Amino acid sequence: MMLTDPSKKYRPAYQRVDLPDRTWPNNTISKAPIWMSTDLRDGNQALFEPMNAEQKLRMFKALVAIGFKEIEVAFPSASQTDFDFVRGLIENNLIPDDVTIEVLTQARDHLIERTMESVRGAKKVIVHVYNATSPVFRQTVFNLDQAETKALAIHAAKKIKEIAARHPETQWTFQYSPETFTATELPFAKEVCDAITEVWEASSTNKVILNLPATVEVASPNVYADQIEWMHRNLARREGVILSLHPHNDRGCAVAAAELGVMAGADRVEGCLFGHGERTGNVDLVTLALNLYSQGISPNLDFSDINDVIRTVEECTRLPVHPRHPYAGDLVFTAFSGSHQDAIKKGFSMRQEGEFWEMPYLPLDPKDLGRNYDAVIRVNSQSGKGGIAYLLESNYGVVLPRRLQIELSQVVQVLTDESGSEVRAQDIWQLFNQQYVQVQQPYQYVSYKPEHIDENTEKVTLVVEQDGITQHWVGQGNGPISAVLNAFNHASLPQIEVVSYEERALGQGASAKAIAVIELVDKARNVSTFGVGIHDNITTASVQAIVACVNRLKAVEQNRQVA
Ligand SMILES: CC(=O)SCCNC(=O)CCNC(=O)[C@H](O)C(C)(C)COP(=O)(O)OP(=O)(O)OC[C@H]1O[C@@H](n2cnc3c(N)ncnc32)[C@H](O)[C@@H]1OP(=O)(O)O
Ligand SMILES: CC(C)C(=O)C(=O)O
Ligand SMILES: [Mg+2]
Repeated sequence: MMLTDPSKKYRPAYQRVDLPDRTWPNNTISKAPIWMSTDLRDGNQALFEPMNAEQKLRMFKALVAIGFKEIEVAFPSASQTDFDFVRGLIENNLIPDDVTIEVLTQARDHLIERTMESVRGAKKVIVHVYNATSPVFRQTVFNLDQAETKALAIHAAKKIKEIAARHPETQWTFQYSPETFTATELPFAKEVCDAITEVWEASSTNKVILNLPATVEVASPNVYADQIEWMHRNLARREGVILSLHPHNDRGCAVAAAELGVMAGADRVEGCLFGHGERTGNVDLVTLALNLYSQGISPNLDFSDINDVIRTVEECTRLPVHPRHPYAGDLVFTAFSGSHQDAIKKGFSMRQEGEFWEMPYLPLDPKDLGRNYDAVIRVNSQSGKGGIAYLLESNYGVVLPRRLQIELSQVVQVLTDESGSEVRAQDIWQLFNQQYVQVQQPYQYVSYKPEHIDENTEKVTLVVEQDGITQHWVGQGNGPISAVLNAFNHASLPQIEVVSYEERALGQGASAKAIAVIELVDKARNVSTFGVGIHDNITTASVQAIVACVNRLKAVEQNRQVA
């Protein structure tokens, strides 16, 4: 039996755009477009359960708070809920003066009438009418030819104009969408749009919105950009047109399509928060806005408390925001892998307040979205010393010397490999204490007594317990550290020497403690390791660090003997 290739069932659903002198690739976006949120319409029509009145109102208020000035609030002829919602907004005076509500209708008389009825008494309204114009829709859905399709749109445009004229108390803006624009022949899309702007008498003082939807995304975003630039250049009455984009995300390129469409001459973008909407969704306005933000361009939308926006959207739509959603997901500012953590840690330590945000792996400062740095670095088996050191530093104020970071990361790695899961900062802190601070075998620190002999000589009596027996060891040196080492040398490890020593404050103010980190080498056995002491008193911390370190050297020696 011959296998057929399923891909042969398909062919491109758009027509080639002949635009060799396209200009959009050389353009950059220098300001935010006009935003229109269709969360309450396109977003709402694509939910398992459309929002109820309370949820719609909550979402409306959230959109207003974010800063949207144009909000498509309903498809009023679709349901009593939608109709009543629009009435409620108007009658309860809930629409701020600088916000224009928008309503959508099919190009059918009775639906237009019901839609116009729903907005009676509103101060400012965008009435949005659509009909599909592409060949497949003309043939399959409407059974109309091009002339009839155009006539349907003109009829609806006239009807809307006529009803609006009877209500001069409302400031009207008219919007037309040739639905399935991206699959429509461009000359025909222009013909219909031009006919509509003629009916609505579009001019620089009477702007009409022409919205060119990628109802289904059928091509790569450069094709959409070509289509938009072609319309932008060829539309009649362009000065009277607000050119609008409405990308969907079927190919996963809606954000790119919107950005290239704006570069190609569009003035306005319609979409939804977090990309809600039919099928794969409308273009995600959060990503678009924050993409601008990260280029130094204000989007004029406020996402400074992104968690609150997420909560509202999740509760109203009952759909979760994905943890990897650009800018908003729980994991998008988190680095697990070692080299990323290393780079971020270095970035944070070099960064001065007031400088440009040029941070490895973090395109945006989480603080600008109301998040803190807690989630930036998380540790699992993919992590390295940088992440571990970062967690200790940011959570416990402990700055470790580089070689100790390397040592500790090997200890943590054993833990993460064994468990296969994430370790939290407190787990690492506990492990660090067990391995480097509370090391009490074979010698358990009890006390030390310093005695000043002369300017260059300190004497110390170190008291330790070994196998239940208290030992008093005396040593001398030019300071407490060398005196304690000398005491040990008398006891059992004649060749230990200091490789490095660091002391720092841990915490601030009266409750600050001292942390001493010492690296000792046992020359006879050619091993070195670290020990750490933490105490209110810095000398005690140093002595405890030496005892811990000697114990660790002993452990290494024993392990070698066993091996
Ligand atoms: C791409 C988009 O997102 S467009 C917006 C889509 N959103 C919605 O549809 C949500 C709200 N819609 C609804 O609730 C319903 O469709 C209603 C209440 C508006 C209308 O319902 P109904 O009248 O029962 O019919 P239905 O929606 O099935 O409409 C199909 C008819 O309308 C015609 N039609 C569909 N769209 C349009 C349009 N934009 N303009 C004119 N006629 C249209 C179809 O050709 C079909 O006609 P036919 O019955 O003669 O074959
Ligand atoms: C109504 C139109 C603009 C629409 O939602 C679409 O084409 O996707
Ligand atoms: Mg849509």
